[in-house]
Amino acid sequence: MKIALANDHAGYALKEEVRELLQNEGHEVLDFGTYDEEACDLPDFIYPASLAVAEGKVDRGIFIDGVGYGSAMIANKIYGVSAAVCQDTFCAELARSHSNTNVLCIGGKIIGSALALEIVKVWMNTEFLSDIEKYKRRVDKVNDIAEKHLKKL
Ligand SMILES: O=C(CO)[C@H](O)[C@H](O)COP(=O)(O)O
Repeated sequence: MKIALANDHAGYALKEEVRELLQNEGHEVLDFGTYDEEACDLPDFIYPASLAVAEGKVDRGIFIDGVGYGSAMIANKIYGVSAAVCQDTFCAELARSHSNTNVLCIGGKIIGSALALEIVKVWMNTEFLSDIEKYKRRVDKVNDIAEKHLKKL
């Protein structure tokens, strides 16, 4: 898959590890920055990466900041993006299998890199259970809300 990575200063170190994992597993990475640990403003990097997901320039996004929720707040404002913050592998599995998210947000300051990389692996390798009616129905309802309230690109 083609994956957009984006991060702020607090997520930079973990982003580098996630990039290595993804590339080792054969994925193509598009890195939207930031590219070091100098303090920056998260929206400057998460917004363009979210647009790349929404416009189909990448298959999915993985966004990393200090705790994860700032990235998810930004990403979920964009039509076509569905982002979850995950702090464990169970959450990562359901974020794909039940909720069909296309963006994973993780906090580089709250989980160790070994767990973070497990979360990435599970999220990358779990399919949406679209043939289970209740999950499809719920995701359709979320998408209906986006249709009503988010601006289409
Ligand atoms: O976790 C975050 C947002 O969800 C940010 O990484 C965090 O707010 C950055 O804070 P600071 O500029 O004090 O390092």
